[in-house]
Amino acid sequence: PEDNVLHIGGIFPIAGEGGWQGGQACMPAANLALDDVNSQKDLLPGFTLKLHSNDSECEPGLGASVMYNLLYNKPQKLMLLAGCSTVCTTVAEAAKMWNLVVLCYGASSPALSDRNRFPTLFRTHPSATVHNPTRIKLLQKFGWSRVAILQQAEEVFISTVEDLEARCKEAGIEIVTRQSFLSDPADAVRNLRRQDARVIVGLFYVVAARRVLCELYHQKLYGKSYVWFFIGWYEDDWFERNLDKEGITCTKEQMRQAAEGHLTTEALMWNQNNQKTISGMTSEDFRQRLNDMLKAHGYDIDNNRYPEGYQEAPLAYDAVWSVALAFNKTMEKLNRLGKSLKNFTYTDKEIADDIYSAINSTQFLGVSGYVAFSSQGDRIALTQIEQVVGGTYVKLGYYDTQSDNLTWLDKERWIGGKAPQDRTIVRRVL
Ligand SMILES: CC1(C)CO[C@@H](CC(=O)O)CN1
Repeated sequence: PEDNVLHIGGIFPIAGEGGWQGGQACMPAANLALDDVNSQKDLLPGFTLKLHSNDSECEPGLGASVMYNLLYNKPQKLMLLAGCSTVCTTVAEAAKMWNLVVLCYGASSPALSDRNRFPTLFRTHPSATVHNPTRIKLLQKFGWSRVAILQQAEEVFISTVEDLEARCKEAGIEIVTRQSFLSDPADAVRNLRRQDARVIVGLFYVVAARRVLCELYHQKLYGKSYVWFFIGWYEDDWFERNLDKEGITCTKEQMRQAAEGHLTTEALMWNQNNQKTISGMTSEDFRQRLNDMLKAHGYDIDNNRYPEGYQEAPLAYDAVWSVALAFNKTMEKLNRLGKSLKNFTYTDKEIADDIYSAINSTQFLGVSGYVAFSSQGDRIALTQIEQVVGGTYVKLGYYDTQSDNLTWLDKERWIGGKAPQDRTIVRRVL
């Protein structure tokens, strides 16, 4: 019967070109989670969770119209799932007017960490600033106290750099220069050379990263005297791909030379150990089930033809579990008051507050790792550090910001046999 269904809205970036079409893997992952939470008899006793979804194409305007259609068409929704930073910004800013919690599984923009603008937003996707404590930890580990920044002029990188600058100041690390570029990095790289930058943090999307790497090759800003920090969520062979298509003038060999030795940081999105998570699966069990589902959708997984958003699929799966666990807590509380989630309407601030506080205190081991939210609704996550050694990425370690615990595997290799210096050492001959 219709009356024992709990309805939620889902806005997924599927089609379209601009931005991140991660809904391609995240929507199937969310549907997997719906099957799983609905087969747990004790989770939403007497109720079934139902997801009503539509495609935002990662376009904020289309995302807004999808949201309005979800809200102005029966049945009444209890909360919204969304992906893409631009869409989450629009949806989360508006959703408070309908007293709806918004859970974003695919939004990395630091601007979303703002309880004034987004009072009901939670994210299972960590903010891009999650890399920064790890970068500071690595600078301190190798004794680098003089660092430069090269960034693409995009909102997500601008706000990430602001957070990084604040943390460098706190840690007594000098930022010798901060260079930014729109699409051609040549001048910015030249300025790095002029300032004798040796340890450089690079923040750009993968297409810009290929341009930067070829520029480093031409301007010789790579090799044993330099260390670069790049973002770790590009494809593993990103520096050898699309060179002709994107007009990169360097050969694969030159790109490999320029890339050798660079470090990367990224948020962990797949639980690393073989522990059974709240769903009873390990993250590898989840990977198998997701792969089977994606093959059934026509993706040639066995030949590495993955849909976009595969990396973030655990975040969407765990987002649905977060909702189910929060509803479970809310139902228990409402039952004690003789009320039900079924009574929720878009003007019911009390039940909205109950759902908010239930999700705010939700913590569990998910396939994406330990799920917990900060006071601003941000995902608390581990980060992973890698280095390109012999042309492929090698895991160097993991960092837990909360406990300031760096797990280091001693796998790093330096071209000159030891870590580069952060400045030119002038030796006075006495
Ligand atoms: C790690 C990445 C690729 C960062 O961008 C996210 C999309 C967005 O923030 O719009 C998805 N995950």
